[in-house]
Amino acid sequence: MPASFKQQTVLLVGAGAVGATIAAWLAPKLKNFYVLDQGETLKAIEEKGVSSYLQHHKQATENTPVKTVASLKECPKPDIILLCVKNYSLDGLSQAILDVYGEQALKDIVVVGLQNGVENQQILPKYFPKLVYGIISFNAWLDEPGVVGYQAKGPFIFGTPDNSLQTEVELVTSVFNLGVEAIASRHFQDAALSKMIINLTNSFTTLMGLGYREIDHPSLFQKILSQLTYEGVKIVKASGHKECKVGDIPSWFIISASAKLPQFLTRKVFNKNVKKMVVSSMAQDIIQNGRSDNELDGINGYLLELADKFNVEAPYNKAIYRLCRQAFSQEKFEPISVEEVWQQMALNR
Ligand SMILES: NC(=O)C1=CN([C@@H]2O[C@H](COP(=O)(O)OP(=O)(O)OC[C@H]3O[C@@H](n4cnc5c(N)ncnc54)[C@H](OP(=O)(O)O)[C@@H]3O)[C@@H](O)[C@H]2O)C=CC1
Ligand SMILES: CC(C)(CO)C(=O)C(=O)O
Repeated sequence: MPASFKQQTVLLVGAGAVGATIAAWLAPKLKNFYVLDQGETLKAIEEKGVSSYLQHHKQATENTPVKTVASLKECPKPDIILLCVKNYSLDGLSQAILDVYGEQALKDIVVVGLQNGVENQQILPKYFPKLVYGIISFNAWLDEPGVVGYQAKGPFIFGTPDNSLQTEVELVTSVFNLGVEAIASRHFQDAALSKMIINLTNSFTTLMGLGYREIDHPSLFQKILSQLTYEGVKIVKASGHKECKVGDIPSWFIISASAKLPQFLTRKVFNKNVKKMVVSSMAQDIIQNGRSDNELDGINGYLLELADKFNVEAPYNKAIYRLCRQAFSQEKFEPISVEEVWQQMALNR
């Protein structure tokens, strides 16, 4: 274990929403902290650093100077590489890292996958021997390149699916704890799947444009969102995973109550939880950036496969998944009303 966590050379790749928050929190604590991104994002951070603010506190935006590199070769050899890109960028990026450092050097570099879902566990082991995974429990969004808002300052949860590499898990957790709350978990897979249940909502809230248009039908909105997550709880439970606390995401008890009890009893708690959500990472891809790349298959597709495998009925998730697949692949995506989603779900069930 190194004498001081502050001496670690850390390279963060991908200073989008999540990466920019990490840069803002860790760069001031580590002498050798470097950020690699591309295009406008790299230029903005190189010139102006990262500006970050807590939700509802934009007036208290903080600016953090950050060292940038334009290529992997420019960076001094890192002890830790933080991969803060979406799952769909992982293969290309990992191959580039392998090409530059080579297999031998990568035996000494701890690579950290910070993605939603567990698709990264299929991709990253093809390239890296020393892998740690991280769960992000808060929402973060970019107002413009290098300017990031966040719903909460952490926590991050680190671990490995089989509890291997505990020294590396502790190292990464300690480095993060220099600037933001981080937890090393021995129940990483339970935590990752617990978090994925909440990510099931990304699809629907993108389809109906939460944050971009009014919620035209609050009770249908609550019904769909509650059923999506309740089905998620049933799927994850049936697959043998246990509930794990991830930041302040709703408990399985609250999720189940919201799906089963009359809305007049649950609306207050439901609305409080919805208010925490600003723009999901999926909506940032599809609506904010007009991309067709997305994490729908890695999240909704993955949990629906588990549902089939363990014979759990998931009609809401099946319908939303089909609708989103169709809608997100259109050349120009436009969110539709909740009522329209509901009508189309009836046709897709
Ligand atoms: N945003 C959020 O609130 C949350 C996100 N997550 C998860 O965290 C992960 C990261 O999400 P997020 O921060 O939103 O993603 P973003 O898309 O905002 O950021 C990714 C950044 O990486 C850059 N990038 C991609 N490939 C490369 C490459 N080869 N070299 C250099 N830079 C590259 C992208 O550039 P370009 O845009 O040019 O491709 C972009 O700037 C995802 O798995 C997401 O699901 C989890 C919880 C919350
Ligand atoms: C913030 C949150 C929890 C929303 O589902 C998320 O993980 C995301 O945006 O991807």
